Amino acid sequence: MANAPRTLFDKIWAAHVVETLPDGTVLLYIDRHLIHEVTSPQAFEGLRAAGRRLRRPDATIGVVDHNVPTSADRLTAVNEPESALQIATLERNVAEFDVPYIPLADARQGIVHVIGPELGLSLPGVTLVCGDSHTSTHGALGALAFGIGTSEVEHVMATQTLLQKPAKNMRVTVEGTLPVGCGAKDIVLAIIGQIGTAGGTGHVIEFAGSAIRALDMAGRMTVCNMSIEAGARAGMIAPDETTFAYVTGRQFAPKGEALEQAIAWWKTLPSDADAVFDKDVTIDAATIAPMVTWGTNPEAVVPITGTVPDPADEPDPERRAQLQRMVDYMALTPGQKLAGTPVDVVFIGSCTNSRIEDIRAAAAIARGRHVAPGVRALVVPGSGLVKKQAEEEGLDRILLDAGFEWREAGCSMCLGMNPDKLTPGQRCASTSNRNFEGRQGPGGRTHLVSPAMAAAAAVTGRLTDVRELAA
Ligand SMILES: CC(C)[C@H](C(=O)O)[C@@H](O)C(=O)O
Ligand code: SF4
Repeated sequence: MANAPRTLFDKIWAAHVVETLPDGTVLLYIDRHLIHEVTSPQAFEGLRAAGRRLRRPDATIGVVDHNVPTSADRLTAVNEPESALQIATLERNVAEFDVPYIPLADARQGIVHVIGPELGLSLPGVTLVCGDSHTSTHGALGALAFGIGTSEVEHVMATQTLLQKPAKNMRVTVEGTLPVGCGAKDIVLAIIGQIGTAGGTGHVIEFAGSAIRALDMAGRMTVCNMSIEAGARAGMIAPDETTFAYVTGRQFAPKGEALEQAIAWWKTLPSDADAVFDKDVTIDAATIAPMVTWGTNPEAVVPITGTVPDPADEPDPERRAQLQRMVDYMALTPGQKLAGTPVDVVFIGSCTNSRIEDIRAAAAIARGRHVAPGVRALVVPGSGLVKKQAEEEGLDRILLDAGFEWREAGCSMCLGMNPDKLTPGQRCASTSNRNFEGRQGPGGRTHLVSPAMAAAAAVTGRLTDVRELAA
């Protein structure tokens, strides 16, 4: 009998099954484990209590990103006590358990989801986990990558395996050519706007179609990063020549003959032509516009040419109340045009949009312009290596001359766990991935946008259709 057609997910899954239990739960082998300061302390504590060591410290690597300040003096300045404790705890744990670690002073330090691919730790065909929901980012390389909880972090540390129930397959196909002024962020916001924050629940989403294949690796990471915001277990994109070129030469990637052998296997991974998906969605890229969220979840999104919806138009009372709460929290008026809404802060960074391509896109808009009076605009590279490259390209000068802050790598204003926070009532155009109440600081109001749209908001002081500036 011929083998049944399989998806990319099916193939990677099957290659990592150690054992299948009678109820269908699988013991899955994990190739790569990334750890950071927020979700690892209890896991190490558990190992210590049980007298265990890591099964494969060599397959593990630690970095600090969430709590770190992004100011130039961060190696010497006194940090907030809680953050300082989490950072010191990770440093003590990696030393005690012999886990490779990238310290704050290392040029390669950065957001865990930026440095994984950048250093060649995230590869096609691997299973990769991290105690962090945006681990879906690494699926852009054609990996099965997903976030896990702290008790699972401990399980992976101890056994290099994880108990998992199989996921369903979903395919989101984006066909055609993206309009000028739009990028990967607009694609993924448009997808979430269409399928909703629960659209991917129980599924691993494979992003496919000509518009996805046309994306560079940074764009693919942006799309996969936010698959978790669509409720999916993971997001992934089939590896292709773009992927192989990206991986080649990276620090921890295979080299020479090992790379050739790896590529030969990676080429077998894309979903079979006749593979069946449990759920299939298609989007025409030509219909996508620069997107902006107006509410407090990523599904509450419209094109920048759009308006704030009127809760009164919503027949379902529960949903109506939810929309009303969003409009109130965001201090917007139903029917109001999004374009022209004044912003106080602009944040360009996070594991969604802090790679060199994102910084180039922001600098292209900032060049020869200036941040509007009264607006604070931060650019936070995703890693020390991104920062270095941007400086080699002169992007820091363009941004500094335009009045942007140019900061050190970290999660920064993506979430309120470090000194970069919104103050109550501040409105922010942000390239990050979450916009719930207080995400960027208590009382802060977040509008999720692309890097180009964020830069446009910075220089005009309001939410602006970037196509008007590019023209
Ligand atoms: C702190 C961490 C557990 C969290 C996550 O899992 O995503 C954070 O990275 C976030 O983006 O909210
Ligand atoms: S940048 Fe934001 S989304 Fe990404 S890992 Fe850090 S806090 Fe989470």
